[in-house]
Amino acid sequence: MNGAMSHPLPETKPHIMVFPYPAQGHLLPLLDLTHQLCLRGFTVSIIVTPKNLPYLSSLLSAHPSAVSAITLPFPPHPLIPSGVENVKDIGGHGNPLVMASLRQLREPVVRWISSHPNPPVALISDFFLGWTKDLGIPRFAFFTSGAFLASILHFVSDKLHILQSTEPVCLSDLPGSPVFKTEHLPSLIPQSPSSQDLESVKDSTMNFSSYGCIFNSCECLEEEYMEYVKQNVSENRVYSVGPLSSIGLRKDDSASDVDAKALLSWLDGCPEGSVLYICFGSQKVLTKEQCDALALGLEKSMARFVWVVKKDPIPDGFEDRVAGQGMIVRGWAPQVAMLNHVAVGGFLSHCGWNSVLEAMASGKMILAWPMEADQFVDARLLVEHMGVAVTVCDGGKTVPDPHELSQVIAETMGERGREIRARAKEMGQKAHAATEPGGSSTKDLERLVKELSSLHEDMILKD
Ligand SMILES: O=c1ccn([C@@H]2O[C@H](COP(=O)(O)OP(=O)(O)O[C@H]3O[C@H](CO)[C@@H](O)[C@H](O)[C@H]3O)[C@@H](O)[C@H]2O)c(=O)[nH]1
Repeated sequence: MNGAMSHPLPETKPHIMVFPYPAQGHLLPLLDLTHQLCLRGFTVSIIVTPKNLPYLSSLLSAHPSAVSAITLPFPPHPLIPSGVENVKDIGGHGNPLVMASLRQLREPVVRWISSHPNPPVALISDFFLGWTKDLGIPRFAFFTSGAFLASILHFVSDKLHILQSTEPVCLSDLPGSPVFKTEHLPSLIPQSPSSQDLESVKDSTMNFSSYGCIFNSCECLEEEYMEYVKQNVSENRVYSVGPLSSIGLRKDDSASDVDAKALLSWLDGCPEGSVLYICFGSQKVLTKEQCDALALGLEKSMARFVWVVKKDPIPDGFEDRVAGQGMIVRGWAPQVAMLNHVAVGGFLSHCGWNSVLEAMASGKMILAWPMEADQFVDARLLVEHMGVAVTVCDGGKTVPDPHELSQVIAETMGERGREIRARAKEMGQKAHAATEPGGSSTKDLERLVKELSSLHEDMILKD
């Protein structure tokens, strides 16, 4: 155990343990939930590894006496480069490796729990950490993807043989019996499983059988799949508490490392709904061919845009050519603030679940380019079920046709996109209402708080 750990927690307040998965799309929403629990009087111990500790700084400064970090060394793995402790530094293909590595934390975590004078009454851990179900305290699985995705994982987990077929798979048990190409099923479901992948599948089966399941989602986005989940999780302990970005710590987007003021003031000068915001999450880097095609498509579309990049190779001279039309932003953009800006009319996205929720919460339509993981499932929900998105490209290695791309961008950002934008706005109002007082997510959050408090009371009575 590390010297940074301490046990300063008062005896009277309910104490819970939080174990996030080290990827930005997983870590940030769980910290947003933790913030809400601290506001309701809980004390929280959060498990992190040293390189992920800085991401806790806003939470630690917002709740200095309620939150403490349990900093454990990142267990080494032969295929993870030394110093890498977060999926953003290795890419989505690194997930099975990081999951395997973190399984080695079982002993130190169990030791920490059993040696604590006021041990946590419950654990809230990411759905990528299914093995934490058996640490000796009630575990709530925290899903950073939606109920549609969780339903698919649940349905397929004991039928991996159906994936061997090259034919599309019909998920017959699920509402609407959706049909998916096997390559569009969540990457957590391996097509030709290695033993490591099978461990991940085993982990994932531990989620629905945990004490409870918490979703960063809300009823209005995927009611029928939420219902399916409830039917398959014991005792109706399913809590849909999102979109957490609307009630989280990042409202001011202080983690942004770009010149947010300059960016927002550029947006201030653009007409309402005229700007396409482009960002592919925290893990994906486009290839040169993909960047060339997207750049050309944007230029020809004449649409205003803000394109957020990490290490993506932007074509030489592009920024000069589009000066006035668009901006390239390098680094960590204040995404939530940008999506909420009135000048932004659409979001070209890979359909990572957080981006989906943030777009819905701000009432913005999506131009979908799903690439991997749950993104094809998320895009299906947006395009076919909600009608708030159009697909513009498909696949992590696909290079879009720049001419077709420019046409779809020009059309959807223009007159032809009017209906989709109206539906997205309507969905935005519903998603926003969910986290307001009396909204479905607020009620579920209160129900969760009640459940955690009763676990605390049970523990006091036992002592
Ligand atoms: O410059 C940036 C880039 C990202 N973000 C934020 O980072 C998060 C990114 O999350 P998401 O949109 O879900 O994308 P990924 O980082 O790719 O997330 C991974 O994890 C998600 C949750 O499980 C999955 O849905 C995705 O498919 C998977 O790739 C969002 O909150 C964004 O607002 C920023 O604030 N600024």
